[in-house]
Amino acid sequence: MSDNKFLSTKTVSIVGVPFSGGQPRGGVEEGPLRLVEFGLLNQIQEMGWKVDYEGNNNISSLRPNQDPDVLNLKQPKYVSNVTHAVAKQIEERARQNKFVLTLGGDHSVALATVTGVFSVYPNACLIWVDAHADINTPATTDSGNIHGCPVSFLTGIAGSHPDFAWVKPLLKTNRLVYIGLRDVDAAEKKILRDYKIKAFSMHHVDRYGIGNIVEMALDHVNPKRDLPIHLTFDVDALDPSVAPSTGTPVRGGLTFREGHYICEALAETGLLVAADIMEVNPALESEMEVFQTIQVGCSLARCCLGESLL
Ligand SMILES: NC(=[NH2+])NCCC[C@H](N)C(=O)O
Ligand SMILES: [Mn+2]
Ligand SMILES: [Mn+2]
Repeated sequence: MSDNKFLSTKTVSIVGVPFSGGQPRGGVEEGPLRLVEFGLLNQIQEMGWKVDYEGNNNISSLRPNQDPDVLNLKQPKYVSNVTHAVAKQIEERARQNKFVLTLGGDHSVALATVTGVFSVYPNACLIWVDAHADINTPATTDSGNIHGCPVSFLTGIAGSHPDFAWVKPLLKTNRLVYIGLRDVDAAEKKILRDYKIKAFSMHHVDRYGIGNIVEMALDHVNPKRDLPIHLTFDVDALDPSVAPSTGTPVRGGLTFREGHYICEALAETGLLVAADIMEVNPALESEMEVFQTIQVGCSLARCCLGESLL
């Protein structure tokens, strides 16, 4: 049926989350549809997967009339309403033993993907590929943008916030590993140190090479190679020359191959149960650069599903 140790069916549930409320730049809500229009569903079907797709086109109906900042966070009620609803949807799809592929949307949507996936696979591990650590708390965030904070809620580091009481600390800090970091706020660095969270920055990628980095990352979160894996891939982990159309680009990122290698190596384990492709913003940069970013988003997704394995 499937080479995946946790999935009995070779079915992918693609969940589009056209949401930009976790950060200020419009356009990232167009990411999912553009990836789908590019042909992603057919591409994945042609690889032999059954595919179902839910586009979540009613998200703006979850916007409250009033949504003042609470404890420094911007639009907390909107982000909470959307991610809570999507978390239930993702949990349901994962429980049906489907691979869940989530298309963002900004990275606040990881509140939904991680909650949904870890509700079904409590012993899963999370590989967070990003230029940023997204682990600010309401107390440490400078921007107030919730896409910079999801990890602090998912791990319980954030403490309580009235709008996010539904987010349970399902993610243990020793089941989390970062790859690609290069723009981490001072307060986030302190959190990473204090909680001994494993993080491989671009400096480590340069030093050890991406092949070793993925092995070292898995040795940390999945030493026996027997636990389910969730990959959340912020396309700004890639160098801006590879994925230019994203809201917070940072120079010095992963090459095209390094990004794809991560997805391929995780697919190869047969343990990957969910993947997120986040922060594609088709409203930024030129038409050519948008095309390039959409194309790379699609190929990362296909590699997560085993495209490049022989
Ligand atoms: N998902 C992202 N692109 N996050 C960028 C976060 C940037 C910054 N650390 C902040 O808290 O606002
Ligand atoms: Mn991110
Ligand atoms: Mn990022």
